[in-house]
Amino acid sequence: MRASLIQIRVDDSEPVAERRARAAELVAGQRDADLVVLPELWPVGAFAFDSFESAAEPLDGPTHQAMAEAAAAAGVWLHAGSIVERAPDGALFNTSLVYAPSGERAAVYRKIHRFGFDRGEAVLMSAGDELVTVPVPDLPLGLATCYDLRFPELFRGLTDAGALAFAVPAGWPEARHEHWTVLARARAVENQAYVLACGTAGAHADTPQAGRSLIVSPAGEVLAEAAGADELILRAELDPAAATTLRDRFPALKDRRLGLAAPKREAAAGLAD
Ligand SMILES: NC(=O)CCC(=O)C(=O)O
Repeated sequence: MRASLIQIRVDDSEPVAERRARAAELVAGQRDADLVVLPELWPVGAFAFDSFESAAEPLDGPTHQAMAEAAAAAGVWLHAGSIVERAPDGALFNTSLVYAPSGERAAVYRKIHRFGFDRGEAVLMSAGDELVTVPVPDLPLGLATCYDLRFPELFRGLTDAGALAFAVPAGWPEARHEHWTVLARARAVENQAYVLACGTAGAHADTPQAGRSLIVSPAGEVLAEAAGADELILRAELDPAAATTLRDRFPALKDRRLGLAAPKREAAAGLAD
């Protein structure tokens, strides 16, 4: 299975409609791939908080239309990154859209962990609360978005739901690029699953992006990695049997100890003294 990650450039000077058309063209050009991934919030920019309201669109809005057509034109599974979704009640979500090769929408994932603490996405967007996997043939795909990468329990939940690979679109800033790379590899190693981590190129809203998209094998090997934040397409060949073979040969997931008791109160108090 051939995967392509499109590390598209997002900058404030390019109108959203032009970037949407450019993204659709880049996807449509990936006819030799099986699975294509775009980054988080590429229509507007993950840090362009002031534009979230104006860029918000319904699930069936212009990005959906363009991406459904592009997936069908290329005949690929398409993780179209995420959009600022305006729900019918007016709430905003950071929503990922996934398409089957027919162009039919196969999944919607609303980012569960919002980034920003007391500002930005964390206050402007609502949080999703549903784990989502996509039945990509031979390689069930678990969905997560950017900051979600810091929450291993989400990925373990997706693993328990059958994921053999994770798609992680992101708008991860350059300032914390080392975390991005380490966390992507950690999620692959601990879950024995592929990680397809697609970052954003360029800089927007005064936030230089890390780029550095990477594709990690279930054994933690980096199969392909972008050197920086230039716009590019990163490709790798995935073996759909790799995760299950590794899980059979090195069955660490079976050694989990769930439901351990909390430390006794006296022991915890003793430690604090
Ligand atoms: N868009 C994001 O979720 C950014 C996450 C981030 O900057 C971090 O986790 O660090």
